[in-house]
Amino acid sequence: MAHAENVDLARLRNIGVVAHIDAGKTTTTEHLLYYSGAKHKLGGVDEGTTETDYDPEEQQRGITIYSACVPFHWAGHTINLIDTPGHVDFTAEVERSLRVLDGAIVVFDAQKGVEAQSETVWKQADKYQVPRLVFINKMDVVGADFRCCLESIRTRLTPHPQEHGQAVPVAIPIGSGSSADSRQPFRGVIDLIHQQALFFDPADLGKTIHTAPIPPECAEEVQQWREFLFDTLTRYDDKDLITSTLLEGQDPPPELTRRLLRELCLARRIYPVLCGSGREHIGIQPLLDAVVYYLPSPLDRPPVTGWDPKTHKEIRRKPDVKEPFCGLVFKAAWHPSGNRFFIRVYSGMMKPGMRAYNPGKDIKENIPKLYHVHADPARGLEEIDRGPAGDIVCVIGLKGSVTGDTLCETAHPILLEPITFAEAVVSQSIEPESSADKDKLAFALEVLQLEDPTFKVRTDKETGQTLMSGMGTLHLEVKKHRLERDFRLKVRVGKPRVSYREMLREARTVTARIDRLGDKPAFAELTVAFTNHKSDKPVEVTCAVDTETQPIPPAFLAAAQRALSEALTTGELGYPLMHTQARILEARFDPQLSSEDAFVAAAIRAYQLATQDNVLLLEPIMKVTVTTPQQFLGNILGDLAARRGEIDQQELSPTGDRAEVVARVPLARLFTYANEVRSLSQGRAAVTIEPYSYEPAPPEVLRELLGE
Ligand SMILES: Nc1nc2c(ncn2[C@@H]2O[C@H](COP(=O)(O)OP(=O)(O)OP(=O)(O)O)[C@@H](O)[C@H]2O)c(=O)[nH]1
Repeated sequence: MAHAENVDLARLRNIGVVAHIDAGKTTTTEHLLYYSGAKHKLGGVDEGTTETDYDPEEQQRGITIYSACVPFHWAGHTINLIDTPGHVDFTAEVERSLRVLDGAIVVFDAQKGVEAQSETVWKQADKYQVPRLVFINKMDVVGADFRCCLESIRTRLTPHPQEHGQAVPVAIPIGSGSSADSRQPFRGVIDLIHQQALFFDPADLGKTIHTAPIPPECAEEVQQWREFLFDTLTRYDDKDLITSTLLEGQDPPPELTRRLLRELCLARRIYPVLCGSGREHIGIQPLLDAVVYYLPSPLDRPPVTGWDPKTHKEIRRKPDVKEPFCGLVFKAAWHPSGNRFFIRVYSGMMKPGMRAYNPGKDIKENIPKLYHVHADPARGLEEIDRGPAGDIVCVIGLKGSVTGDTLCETAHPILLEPITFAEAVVSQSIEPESSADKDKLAFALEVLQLEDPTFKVRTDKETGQTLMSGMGTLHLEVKKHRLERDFRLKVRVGKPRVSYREMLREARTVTARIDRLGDKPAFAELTVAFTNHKSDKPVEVTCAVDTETQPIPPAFLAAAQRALSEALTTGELGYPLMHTQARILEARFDPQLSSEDAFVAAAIRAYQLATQDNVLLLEPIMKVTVTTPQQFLGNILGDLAARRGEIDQQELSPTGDRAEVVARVPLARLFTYANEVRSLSQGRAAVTIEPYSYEPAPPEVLRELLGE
């Protein structure tokens, strides 16, 4: 068993690697693991032998579907690395990783610069205030351009440095492109702080680094970038770590430069930029050093905030083992020998044998053992004897907790902000080929829902069909394959359809009173305010009744809240409501006649009163980004207009030969879009589609749905 007595939180880094699909996250991750010694053999995405892409489906598709947490060591530090997918259909994986990470590496393709999903993940990282390193990968490809890539980061991600921070290189490339197309191919990097060139020996896959003086042809460029680096740093050097030294015309000591950079990176004023090539094994060790130098330890992060489940007062917990324990379940994974739950510990200490309280569900969970997990199942679980604040641990077999739930000490309850996930936009009917497999399919769908909060299963009220819904057609296809592969189920699926939503037309406050249940007297009374809100959470059910001052059994209110949540996800027209908040303002009970059932009935009645003739149908609108050679632009624009698309942005590349169009288009008009873009552009345009918003559907959509 691994002992964690001497865990030095300052030497822990919980980091993730995020990017647009295919920018090279998995390749970069593989190199991080290889150089740190966590892996003895370098895996390749193209051969399907990587550590983090262990799922056969991922290996087949060469994409990362399930984020995996892999611990490794570098320069006396422990790094918990979470690999996350770039494909927008797996956005839940990115969202939940960013919620529990302390720092991130954002990988960019040196030739393509900022792409649609790099923008999305950058914004997600902004939302969780995650300090970041920028890694400009693929410096070896034809057309790789370090300056252009940085410029696209500046214009698209950080247009106002005061507000957004600034990407500032600490390492620059020596050459760019491959030897076939360039007289100065990419062959190494220059460390701007130590002013030396680093070359990575191809004979041992880049493990051995040779240092050398700066090549004369790079001297001028190094000078320019150093000026940029120090100009930016001195602007924020309140403690005069380096400014006086620079004014005296001397080079500041590297340790002080790094210290200042670290402070500014933690404050998200600066995003240190490095570069390299995963494929050519160049530039990865400096990236590892930068993780240690610049990214935060759990101690550098602000205290986590939550609220008291009874008094609703705000509570803050520091990342300190002396504080009471609290943690967040951020991932659940099915396993034949017991489901695995990954928990980010925010304060206090988890210990084997403890009982943890889940205040959201008002249940207790047994924690018999704690583990660290390696991504590759063959390497298995490593039992640990404690999980201190800051760590990420795995527990097997939680009974009632799911992703997004808080666990804490019973005596010190706290509810942390749950993780919010984007709404599922596509649904498909699913049934077993053989009716004998009905129960087996129900079980398997239950498991898939446990693992993936953006995958939902429900029964269509009218047809009785089982409908699965998710973030896109690829998302649902992957689930179907998992049913076939892991559960040996043969299933039939229907055509993909749009997942509509409902919303209240106007706010209503209602009072619902129950006097009878069947033919028996009963009592429950609830006053509930139903309002529209624009937060990320689709529906929010809260309670303003303070059970410490008002003697009403909390179980009654909890039952009413659960019933309200359930009703809100069923909807009036058969689609879940969104942007809706239900707040229980008042509750009255009778010691003899009240029961949980009576409060459930009152909650359902309140919901009916609030939604009667008061709902709007919403349809999902997608953000479509098309990059096309200029000559096909007319075709693309005409076609988007025919799909009810609204063009938000239209830009030509600096060379004028390519154009990028960003439009908002109803999902209902997009099911075959990727194929059609191919035929409109002779296969030369690229398209990404990601959820943008839900908007009121035009009347004809509603008429069609109601079969009028
Ligand atoms: N030329 C070149 N190719 C690279 C480099 N890094 C990765 N690739 C290739 O780019 C493709 C995508 O790499 P991945 O590492 O799977 O990218 P990813 O970002 O993890 O992709 P997803 O997991 O699907 O989001 C693969 O074919 C890699 O071999 C690089 O530095 N240079």
